[in-house]
Amino acid sequence: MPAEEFVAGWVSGALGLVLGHPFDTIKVLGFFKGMSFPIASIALVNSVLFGVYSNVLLALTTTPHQERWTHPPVYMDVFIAGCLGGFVQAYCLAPFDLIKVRLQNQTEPRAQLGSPRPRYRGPLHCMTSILQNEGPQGLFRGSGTLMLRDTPTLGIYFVSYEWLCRYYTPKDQNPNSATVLVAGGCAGIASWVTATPLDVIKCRMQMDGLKGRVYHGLLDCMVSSVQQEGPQVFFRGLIINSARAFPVNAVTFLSYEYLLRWWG
Ligand SMILES: C[N+](C)(C)CCCC[C@H](N)C(=O)O
Repeated sequence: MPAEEFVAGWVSGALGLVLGHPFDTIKVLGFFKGMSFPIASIALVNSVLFGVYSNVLLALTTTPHQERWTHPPVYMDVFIAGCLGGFVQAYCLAPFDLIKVRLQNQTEPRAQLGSPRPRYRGPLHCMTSILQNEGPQGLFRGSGTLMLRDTPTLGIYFVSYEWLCRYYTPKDQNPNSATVLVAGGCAGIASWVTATPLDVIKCRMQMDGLKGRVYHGLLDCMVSSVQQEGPQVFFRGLIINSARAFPVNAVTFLSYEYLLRWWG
């Protein structure tokens, strides 16, 4: 099984993430709050995504990575490989994403005299508190919604990337850097636009119980969110997600493609 894709996914995920983190935290201020934790975790998750995607595509088409642009796979195979990659990465991402969401929603000012101490002191403390108070399954709270969010939308991600690269590249050539950057950025936006409705619900499920409200599953969370805030609730964060998605995924795809070309 080719391992380069996993390593390239790892490095490119980390590079993309550094660029995207300020956008990710802008909602709660403190630009680089919690930076060290996602850098390690998302790099791992990205390597699973790109590793599973490339290897499934290889199994479906038997075209090695080096010949990908001269013998392009059909879009259906790209979509299936993307969905499978998204499915597997969702479960690797789940505990890390939960910790990130819990920490980013913790907006109390740090250690002011007389103010209550924040619930979590950092990622490790957040993880051990969840384990103690909610059990090991607590770390996977919201993982079903995360899987529903990521399976189809990562299929869309890879199909958009492939389609844009092919559209702007003459036949039998490798796409150039500008094409990879634009196609990667747009693929990120396409994926985030379609993922945003379930992203809103996923965050609420992950915060469930901590701030009072208790939902009876995904459907209940959707229905009561719409009842209380109207259908526009599903578009919360759409602009910021898209603004973040472009640079993050442009850099992710560029470094991924170049690392693989470099390794030959
Ligand atoms: C499927 N969903 C839209 C959620 C993510 C797709 C892009 C993945 C990338 N690591 C990023 O963070 O932008």
